[in-house]
Amino acid sequence: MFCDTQLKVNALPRPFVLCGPSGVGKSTLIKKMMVEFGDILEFSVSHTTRAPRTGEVDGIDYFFTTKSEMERSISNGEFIEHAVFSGNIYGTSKMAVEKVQELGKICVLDIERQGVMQIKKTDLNPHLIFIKPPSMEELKNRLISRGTETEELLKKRLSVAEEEIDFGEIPGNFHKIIVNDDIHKAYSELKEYLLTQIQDVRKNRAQMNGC
Ligand SMILES: Nc1ncnc2c1ncn2[C@@H]1O[C@H](COP(=O)(O)OP(=O)(O)OP(=O)(O)O)[C@@H](O)[C@H]1O
Repeated sequence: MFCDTQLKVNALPRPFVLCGPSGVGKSTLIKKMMVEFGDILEFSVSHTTRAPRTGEVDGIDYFFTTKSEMERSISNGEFIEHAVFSGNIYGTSKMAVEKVQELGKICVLDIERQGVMQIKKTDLNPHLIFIKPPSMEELKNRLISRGTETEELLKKRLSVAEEEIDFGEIPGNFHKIIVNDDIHKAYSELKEYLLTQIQDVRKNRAQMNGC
């Protein structure tokens, strides 16, 4: 039987990246994916420079690190994306994605344009999916009805959204573009794309269990 480590290396599940403007429905789609395929999909653990809160476990809730260490890793290109909130740095590292792959799971990432550019430079070979709104008007309505945005933030999000859609439509930037008009239709398109990958992971797991 073919049971060497090469099989494991070749079979590392490819990460699954969702990108699209704020309010387009990425979290909604990811939640549905997690409910249906929770045994195969996993989020990566983020790094943070903030102190752990009571009960938080390093490597489970976050990878807790220092500002200098995180800045060094960021400048070494070890992070797919990072951002500063309330003076603390948060980010997704390549290592965190690899940890999910090593568990034989598909790492699901919801990242912005910069993150997409960055992950493309790695050897993670992700599936890149762009979620597009049916129209700017509908995107605006969703953001308003979600009730999470101030007037100013709404304007900012919508102007960035136009640039993000342009980026999403550039040939070669994504493997698939899904228009989230009807959520059930969008999810079934996403699922159809994901299923081939899930079947491969299941097949590989069965093979590994036989080793
Ligand atoms: N196809 C759809 N039709 C109508 N409403 C939708 C659809 N998909 C998502 N929504 C709603 O639109 C709002 C925004 O969705 P969601 O929060 O999933 O967006 P997001 O892309 O994850 O945004 P962010 O990047 O800001 O986190 C939510 O209130 C959600 O219920």
